[in-house]
Amino acid sequence: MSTISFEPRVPVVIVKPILYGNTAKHFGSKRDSDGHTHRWTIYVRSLNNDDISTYVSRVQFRLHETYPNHNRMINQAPFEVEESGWGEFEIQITIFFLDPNEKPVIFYHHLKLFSTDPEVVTGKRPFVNEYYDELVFQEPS
Ligand SMILES: O=C(Nc1ccc(C(=O)N2CC(c3nccs3)C2)s1)[C@@H]1CCCN1
Repeated sequence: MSTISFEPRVPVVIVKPILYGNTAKHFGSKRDSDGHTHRWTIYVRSLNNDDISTYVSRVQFRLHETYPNHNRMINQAPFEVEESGWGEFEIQITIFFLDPNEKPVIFYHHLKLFSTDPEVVTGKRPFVNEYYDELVFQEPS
């Protein structure tokens, strides 16, 4: 008589390294029209430039409420927002996943525009302010 044995499903952990943060570039002078001084980009991307759209459905960037449409939802890669301004403030980043069983993940990033690095000040080097983190998934979810 044949017996059926059910192997226990050993959970598999999948780790996806990501970077989130901002770049910034000074206009060179204060813009007369609105007083803005910097162009900046806030972003979420994979550490190794692979396509995070294979598991990320959309990313929300909540800017300061003085920005029009300050809750920016980005529904496709690249998951980033480019804006301009004059100051630094906290941006809430929410990452939503394709897997409906995976809860969204929230990061907080303090937008940084100013640097004392002479090479950044002179524009010889771009200003990058980014952080490493990991999205961890358990299969089956
Ligand atoms: O700077 C700071 N908060 C800021 C909030 C918004 C900023 C900005 O740059 N904005 C461009 C402008 C726009 N209005 C309409 C369309 S865009 C809004 S700056 C704080 C204050 C002390 C230290 N940091």
